[in-house]
Amino acid sequence: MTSPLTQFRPERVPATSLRDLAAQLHLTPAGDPCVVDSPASSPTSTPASSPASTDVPVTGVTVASDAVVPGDVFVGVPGFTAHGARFAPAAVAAGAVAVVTDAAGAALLPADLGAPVLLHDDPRAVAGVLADVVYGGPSDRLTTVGVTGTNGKTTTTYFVEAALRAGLGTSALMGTVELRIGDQGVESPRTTVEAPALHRLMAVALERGVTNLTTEVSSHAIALHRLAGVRFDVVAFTNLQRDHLDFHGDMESYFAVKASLFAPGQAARGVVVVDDEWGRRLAATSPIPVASLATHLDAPDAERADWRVVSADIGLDGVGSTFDLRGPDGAVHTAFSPLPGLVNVSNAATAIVVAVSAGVPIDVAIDAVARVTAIPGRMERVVERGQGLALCIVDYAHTPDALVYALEAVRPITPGRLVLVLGSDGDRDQGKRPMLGEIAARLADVVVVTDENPRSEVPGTIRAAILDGAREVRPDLTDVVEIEAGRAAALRHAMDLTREGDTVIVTGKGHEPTQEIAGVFHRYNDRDVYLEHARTLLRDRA
Ligand SMILES: CC(=O)N[C@H]1[C@@H](OP(=O)(O)OP(=O)(O)OC[C@H]2O[C@@H](n3ccc(=O)[nH]c3=O)[C@H](O)[C@@H]2O)O[C@H](CO)[C@@H](O)[C@@H]1O[C@H](C)C(=O)N[C@@H](C)C(=O)N[C@H](CCC(=O)O)C(=O)O
Ligand SMILES: Nc1ncnc2c1ncn2[C@@H]1O[C@H](COP(=O)(O)OP(=O)(O)OP(=O)(O)O)[C@@H](O)[C@H]1O
Repeated sequence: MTSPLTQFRPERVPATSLRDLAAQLHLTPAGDPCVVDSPASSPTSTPASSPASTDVPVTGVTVASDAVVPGDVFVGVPGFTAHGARFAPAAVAAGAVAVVTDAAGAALLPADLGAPVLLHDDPRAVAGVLADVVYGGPSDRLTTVGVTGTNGKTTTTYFVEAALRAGLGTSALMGTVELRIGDQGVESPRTTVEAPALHRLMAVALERGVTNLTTEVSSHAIALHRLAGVRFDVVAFTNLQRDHLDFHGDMESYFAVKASLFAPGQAARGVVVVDDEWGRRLAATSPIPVASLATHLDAPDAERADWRVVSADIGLDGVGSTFDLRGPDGAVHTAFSPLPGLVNVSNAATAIVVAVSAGVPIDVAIDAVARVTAIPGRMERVVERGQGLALCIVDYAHTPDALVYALEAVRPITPGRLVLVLGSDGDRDQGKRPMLGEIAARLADVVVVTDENPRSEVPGTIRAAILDGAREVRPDLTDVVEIEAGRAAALRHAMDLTREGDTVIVTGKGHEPTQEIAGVFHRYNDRDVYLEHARTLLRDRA
């Protein structure tokens, strides 16, 4: 499937000579023993193609053969499932003018590839650096912000983007929900795109008069070098909570990956939320200058933070919260989070401090954040309370901590019963499933257990693990319902149970436009189901 990303290609890229690129990035022509300067780069075979020393003009970089346009260098990376070099013939057929890969990749290339081959020990790492050079160092010509952390990235980036747009002009935003340049947005293939795509998007942004870019930075992206060659003005860390242990192994490794974003050459300065021990560690050890921010009123050592939320009124109308933020100079600024719950006070405060660090006047940042309207799938109010209908919210919480925060945010705005619909992802961290079930049974009044993205797993097995957790709190599963007929049926069931004073919250999928079941992506969105069933209920009750 061709990614929506392919729509974004810069129109004018001055050609860079392949020979210059090779010299600058220490790429060694395959099969030319005279110029091999790194032992690990030694080719095991000599893919004969056009001579390795051939010079060609390069106008693009990609790691995906189906995204190649004429003039690109195709980087064949060693993947988890295949070596990208296997797709070099397809890339060359599509117009790739050269291939960069490692020795193992070179060994896979056919003799008649028809394009020069250059070697590097770590093709993933060099792909971004290549793209930075070929696309003219776009991150240096934009004000760039990267936001990392387990939870709050999407929300915080929307807040930051609003503040940068207000203070610095036309903006670009990249993350889990969308890729947006100025007014043009497309569905995002992932939280952080591949490095060449990121540099390419920045080059397009510059052509369109954009002055600033805010991107979410996932831990996968850092580990897989998707930020290579990007020099951020400001990076931010929101928090670290249990997630992605299937990929990182343990929390220490997960933290080390996140912390590596805070490195000279990668970012000039940082903003670190010090509410959890991980943030405090990062602030204490960061090799780049950071501003610390305490957003929980009772965070240890909060008074030592550079910035601090000193009071917060979470508001009971379910819309947002007013809070006071004290800056390093002691001045206290009153600000507003337009989304409910204390976590969004944290996200709004982070965004304000990030924007200030990026050069936006604080009053402009505060005003812009206060005006942000709904963020898709983040505490999104889809059906308002009234006409006999409950308040219906979609939220992306899919980690234990996020689920606690989401339920705690919704409880005060729920005069009646709090009904939670949840599942958990297949082929991902299995340990969190009973934890989610336990939290659900402890903090919601009614729990409807359903499917999220079962992927290759048997859906009933995932639900059973959630129910096991729920049993720890409610041994006889009182008011805990398992719905086997699919997520839409579960949502409808939850809405059928409710009255006007109740709240339904469905967690886990947020904005996602598809549901992945047994390798097939079905079009599905929680929001659409809510709206359709609300119409049915209103009609039936009329
Ligand atoms: C675990 C992970 O991150 N995997 C990434 C990894 O895949 P891989 O190594 O398995 O790739 P592969 O299929 O072996 O292919 C190797 C190379 O051949 C290329 N190829 C492959 C097939 C083809 O026809 N032509 C072609 O050129 C691929 O583009 C790739 O460069 O390298 C690929 C590109 O180089 C990524 O697309 C892929 O992300 C996959 C799609 C993915 O789902 N990643 C998720 C886990 C992810 O990154 N998630 C985070 C957010 C996490 C969160 O916070 O929830 C994100 O940033 O989105
Ligand atoms: N600062 C925060 N701390 C803890 N939980 C949060 C925070 N902000 C949001 N959440 C919860 O986490 C969920 C995900 O929020 P958001 O999408 O902003 O984070 P994210 O980091 O982008 O997540 P992901 O990487 O999974 O896309 C929200 O729906 C909310 O329930």
